[in-house]
Amino acid sequence: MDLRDAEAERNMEPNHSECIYHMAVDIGGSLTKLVYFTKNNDHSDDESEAGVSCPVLKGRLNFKKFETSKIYDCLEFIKSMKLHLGGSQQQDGLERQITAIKATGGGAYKYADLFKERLGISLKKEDEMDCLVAGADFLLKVVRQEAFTYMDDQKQFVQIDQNDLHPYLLVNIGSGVGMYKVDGDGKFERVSGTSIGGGTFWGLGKLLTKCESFDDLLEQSSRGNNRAIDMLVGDIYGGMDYSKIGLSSTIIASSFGKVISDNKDLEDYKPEDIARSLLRMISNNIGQIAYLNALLFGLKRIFFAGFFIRSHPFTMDTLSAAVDFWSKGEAKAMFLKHEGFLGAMGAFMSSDKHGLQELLVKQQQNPNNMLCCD
Ligand SMILES: Nc1ncnc2c1ncn2[C@@H]1O[C@H](COP(=O)(O)OP(=O)(O)OP(=O)(O)O)[C@@H](O)[C@H]1O
Ligand SMILES: CC(C)(CO)[C@@H](O)C(=O)NCCC(=O)O
Repeated sequence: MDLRDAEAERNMEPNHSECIYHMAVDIGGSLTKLVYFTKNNDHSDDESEAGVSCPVLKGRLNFKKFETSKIYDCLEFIKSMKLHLGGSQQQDGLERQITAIKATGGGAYKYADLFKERLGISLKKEDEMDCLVAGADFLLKVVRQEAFTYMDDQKQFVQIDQNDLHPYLLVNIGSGVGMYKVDGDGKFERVSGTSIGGGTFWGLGKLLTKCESFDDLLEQSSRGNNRAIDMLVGDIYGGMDYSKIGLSSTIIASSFGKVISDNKDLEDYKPEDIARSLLRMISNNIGQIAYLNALLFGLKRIFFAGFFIRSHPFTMDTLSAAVDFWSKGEAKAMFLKHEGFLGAMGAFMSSDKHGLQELLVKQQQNPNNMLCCD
């Protein structure tokens, strides 16, 4: 963009007084996430995921996701809910075209023209890392039962002391994986990342199992047995443990390694077994990299987020077991209820017009004011 274009774009930016920031989007490589606020007397959206009631603001935060490849579904949803016309946010009850909303993720750049053409909305871009961390901090401090541990099929909520939240490692497992060392309010550093993430699971899973959707792939994985695909320590050691280095016979020695000696074609394997091995391979790998970063930076708490997790018991168990195994029980894996909505939440908060910062301050004065999910 040359300077004249930049100037023209600035001139097209809406006047701030016209903007009503009651919704924000995070448009990622795989999924588009929408956060929007509705007043208590609004027609409620039953399909919203883990909505949060805000008594102080007399309303509710709603969360919704769409596949980015079907971004038109998101635009249609905004239209059907009249979110681009302000919903019931207008004091006088009249509908008025919203001119700008906060947006983050790569799609805030990629789809800016589409939002403008279809909804008449400009996307005011916020950095995805800033939003992610701000969203995590906000949810962890303000929403009751946001954080939990998950091990051996046991979910346990973690009481977060807001004054003792930092430092922590935030591992966001989206299409790719980003790892952030969070030291304080707005103080963080991206310390690592890997391209072997949720997109890899979904992409390879699609190729190898002919699954119809992500949910189908996850469902298959919950029925599968990875022993049919993975080479275990016992397969190499004739059923015995390799006790000298603490490897029991049931530990995976080589993901997908059993396939080498099987002399079978793809069709000969059960799709659910492939899905299970794939999920285990990717979760183990992320758990291990996360632990190594926690070790490198002396962090005891690791929060896993991103929609790869999907509150899936086996995924959470695998991530927790990897952290537990590598740290010898020293570090803890934790998860967030609003796992994939951190970036969208942070974008929503980046405009302080809706009083959420104020709420946070109030909440800090009185822990009984924590927000509840419905
Ligand atoms: N319904 C779904 N459809 C597609 N993917 C899903 C679904 N539910 C969960 N996923 C998983 O979540 C991942 C996307 O997670 P998330 O929305 O947190 O990341 P993203 O913002 O799209 O990615 P990035 O930040 O890398 O651009 C997918 O790659 C897939 O593994
Ligand atoms: C490119 C982003 C930041 C887009 O959200 C994400 O997909 C990611 O962190 N990928 C991993 C890239 C890497 O660190 O190897």
